[in-house]
Amino acid sequence: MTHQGEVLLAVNGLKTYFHTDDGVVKSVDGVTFHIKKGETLAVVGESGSGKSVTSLSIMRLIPMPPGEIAGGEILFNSNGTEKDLTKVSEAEMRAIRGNDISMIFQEPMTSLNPVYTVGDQIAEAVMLHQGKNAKEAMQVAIKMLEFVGIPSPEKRAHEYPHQMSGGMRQRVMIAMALSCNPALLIADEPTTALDVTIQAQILDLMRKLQEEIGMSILFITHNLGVVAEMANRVVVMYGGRVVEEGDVVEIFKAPRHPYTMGLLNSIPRPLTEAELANKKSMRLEAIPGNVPNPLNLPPGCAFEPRCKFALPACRESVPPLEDTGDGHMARCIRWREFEAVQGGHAALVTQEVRL
Ligand SMILES: Nc1ncnc2c1ncn2[C@@H]1O[C@H](COP(=O)(O)OP(=O)(O)OP(=O)(O)O)[C@@H](O)[C@H]1O
Repeated sequence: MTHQGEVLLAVNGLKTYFHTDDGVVKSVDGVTFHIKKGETLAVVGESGSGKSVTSLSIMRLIPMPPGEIAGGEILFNSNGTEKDLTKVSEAEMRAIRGNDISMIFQEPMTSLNPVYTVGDQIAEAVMLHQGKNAKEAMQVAIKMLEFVGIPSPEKRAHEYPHQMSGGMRQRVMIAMALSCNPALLIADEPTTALDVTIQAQILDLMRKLQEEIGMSILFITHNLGVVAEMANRVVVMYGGRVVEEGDVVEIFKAPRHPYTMGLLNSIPRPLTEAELANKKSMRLEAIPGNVPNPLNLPPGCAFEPRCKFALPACRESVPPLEDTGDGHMARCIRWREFEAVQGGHAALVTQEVRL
């Protein structure tokens, strides 16, 4: 695969397992991807596909036990020095977490402390990681609140999280995450809990801040609409494995994995004039079935039980992740056939591929 631009983070063959009473849950099973400097990589997949466990593994926030990094490496390029985050000491990891890699979550209240004002919380992070005194840190906090578009930042800095709306709290969390100028921001479903107009504002803000700061973003989402808005490249996960990876435009135009095709077909789109004239309503094609039980993954392709293109061979062994050209990768033995039905995802998924 060609890497244009410098690689900031390379996850190679990562395996994160949980040892439970019922057996070993292979939440992340041999995941490989990389993020270049300044780019946004989206990791997409249904609930349970292993997205959050992947991001928590990068942050080394997996509870151990029951969790375990059972294999692979997470190479992070910190100011020219490559470090394997699965191996660095806890003290070094704490320093990386505050300074080089920040994370924002779906629910700001899980990261914000209800008993401190938002200004104090950002200032605290700045003091801890940048060695500034309380007064200087509060100035940085106010500047950051302004930076993320909070009106009257001097006044709002003295408010508590509960005095703010969900959208404002999400802005505060972004301000806190960016206050130390991270090289990588991990955003785990940061807008899912917000209503759509606020969601659009937050996505817009993140894009703008990224342009100004030049950081890389790892954007975790189950929403391909958000992927199209935000990302340069996308990794599609299913059952703890990468099933497709590539440039966003390329994957939207010509997906090579039936799971990606199903996800794409579940995005609502405006009706065409002809459809409106025929009073046709939009029909979204849901992917039948559910994500597999991670304790009991099928021996072959994990998507096979839900796949309308499945062949007997798909049940035999896990298909390899193959390069389909231009760094686009797919884990499907039939990817070559899907090339023939290129031309937009909606057309693709409503056509049966003929052998
Ligand atoms: N502490 C844990 N103990 C046991 N299993 C776990 C633990 N944490 C996660 N898992 C399992 O790992 C799998 C992947 O979970 P993960 O949270 O990464 O999925 P996800 O794709 O992020 O889903 P969501 O969108 O719902 O967050 C799931 O089957 C989950 O049950």
